[in-house]
Amino acid sequence: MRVVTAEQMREADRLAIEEIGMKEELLMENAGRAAAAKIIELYPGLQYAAVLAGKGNNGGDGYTIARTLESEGIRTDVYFVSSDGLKGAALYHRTLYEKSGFTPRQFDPSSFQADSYGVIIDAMLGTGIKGEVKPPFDKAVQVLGKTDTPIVAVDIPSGIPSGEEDVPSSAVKADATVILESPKLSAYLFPAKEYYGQTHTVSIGMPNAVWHKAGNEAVEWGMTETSASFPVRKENAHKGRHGRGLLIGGSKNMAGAPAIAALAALESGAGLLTTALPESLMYTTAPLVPETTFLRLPEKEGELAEDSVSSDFGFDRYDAVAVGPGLGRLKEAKEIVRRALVETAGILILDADALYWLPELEQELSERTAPLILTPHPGEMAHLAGTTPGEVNKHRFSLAGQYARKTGCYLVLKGANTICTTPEGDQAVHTSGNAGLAKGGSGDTLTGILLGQVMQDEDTAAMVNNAVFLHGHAADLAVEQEETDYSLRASKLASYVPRAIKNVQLFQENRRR
Ligand SMILES: NC(=O)C1=CN([C@@H]2O[C@H](COP(=O)(O)OP(=O)(O)OC[C@H]3O[C@@H](n4cnc5c(N)ncnc54)[C@H](O)[C@@H]3O)[C@@H](O)[C@H]2O)[C@@H](O)CC1
Ligand SMILES: [K+]
Repeated sequence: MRVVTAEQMREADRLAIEEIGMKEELLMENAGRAAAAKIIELYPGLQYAAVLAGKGNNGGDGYTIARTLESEGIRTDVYFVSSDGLKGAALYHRTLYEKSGFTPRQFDPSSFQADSYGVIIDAMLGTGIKGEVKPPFDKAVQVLGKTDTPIVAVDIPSGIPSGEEDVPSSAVKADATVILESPKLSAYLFPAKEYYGQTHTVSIGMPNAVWHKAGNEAVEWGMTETSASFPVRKENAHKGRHGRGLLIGGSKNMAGAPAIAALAALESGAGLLTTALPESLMYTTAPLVPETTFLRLPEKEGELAEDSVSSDFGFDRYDAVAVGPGLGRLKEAKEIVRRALVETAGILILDADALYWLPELEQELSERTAPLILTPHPGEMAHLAGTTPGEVNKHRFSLAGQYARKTGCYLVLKGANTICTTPEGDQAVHTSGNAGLAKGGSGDTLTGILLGQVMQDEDTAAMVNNAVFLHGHAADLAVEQEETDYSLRASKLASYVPRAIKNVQLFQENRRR
């Protein structure tokens, strides 16, 4: 699904109107009808609704929704918060509403009876908002903040910006938002996302052709996208053909991390996996992951010894290499990361402590030509980009885009709604996963899944996104089944990866039928 900026949405509207000849009134009719149908679906017994309408096109949608609800037998009052300068399609639809026998009323904060309605529809401000909510809309936002009546926002909760701009001090907090045509970036950014409530995207009949010119900022990557690119394993599969992987990590205080990642790699399709870790960790890892072979690294009391850095890793013999889970920050680790960057001929994944060293390995980073995947959480991203985690979270799309293009890496910016960016700057945002993933070790599982997945097909961008989807979907399945978002441990998460893959394959089969 396409994710857009307000400008791209406006451009799509313009192209649909000017080049294809769709009337703006028609788009608004489609928008209002689709939104009304969704509201009826969400609130099946609805009898009495209110629409709060603004003076732009979002308000225009409101009049269309009211007329449609009325024709479905749902009594609907329209309150215009402002109608100064109402024009174009919005004026047309208000007139249509009036000529259909209804009378909109002026919104009055002191007399509005929010509790008498089954649903309040927020059609005050859409993608045209700029800055803090100004009078008279501020009062209406306050009134909506006090009611228990469910609020459904049209396109975007009033006050919330479409992109990475600051969320104003007050905005409508919706129970649900019916997004028109394509989600805007803020639907995936905190704190804006919390204002949307449940989101439902409806088509307004925008012709596909306009998107070639209008472009899109990102796509939302879910089950549909994953199953479309998920490779079918050949019947004559041989373990060597499905990829050889090398995993490097582990230290005495993070002794379990390589096992978690190794399990996930094997369950995600790695054919042959070698795990390189400080020697003594082999004895605890082998019983947990009997299928991996080992490269035992010289150690001193459970930590990498000085001569570990000259080990024969054979970086050029693997289809993919992952460095990081539980690696620690000794200077030996830095040298291993440096060698991995220079010597890995296949795909290299750097995670966790391996990322810590990257700012000191700028030259190796810039000279690397084979694919590189980085998987920072916001704190690690801040370290990489020389900023703060707060700034990272505010500008997740733009910052990830800049960094990936600058360094030529595939960037997996973790956190709620993980964003994957290709070296060309193409972005995909994910909504699978839940709070159960906010636990130590879940990043190790992701690294393992990535390692297992990227060797399955040459389309690295798709494989990276599929891995992120499988990770989130596994967490969702775990929580649906015997786990909760409190209890989910990373090693358990790995055991749900097979079920996640099975779901993708079932989805694929159903689509083929
Ligand atoms: N062809 C189109 O353009 C379509 C647009 N659609 C709807 O149109 C919306 C965008 O419409 P508009 O661009 O007219 O903009 P909006 O309807 O979002 O709001 C614009 C109005 O809000 C005022 N405003 C801006 N910032 C404000 C603030 N901080 N406080 C108070 N008032 C403020 C502006 O002066 C302007 O009058 C979309 O979100 C969607 O709901 C849909 O009807 C589908 C078709
Ligand atoms: K709105």
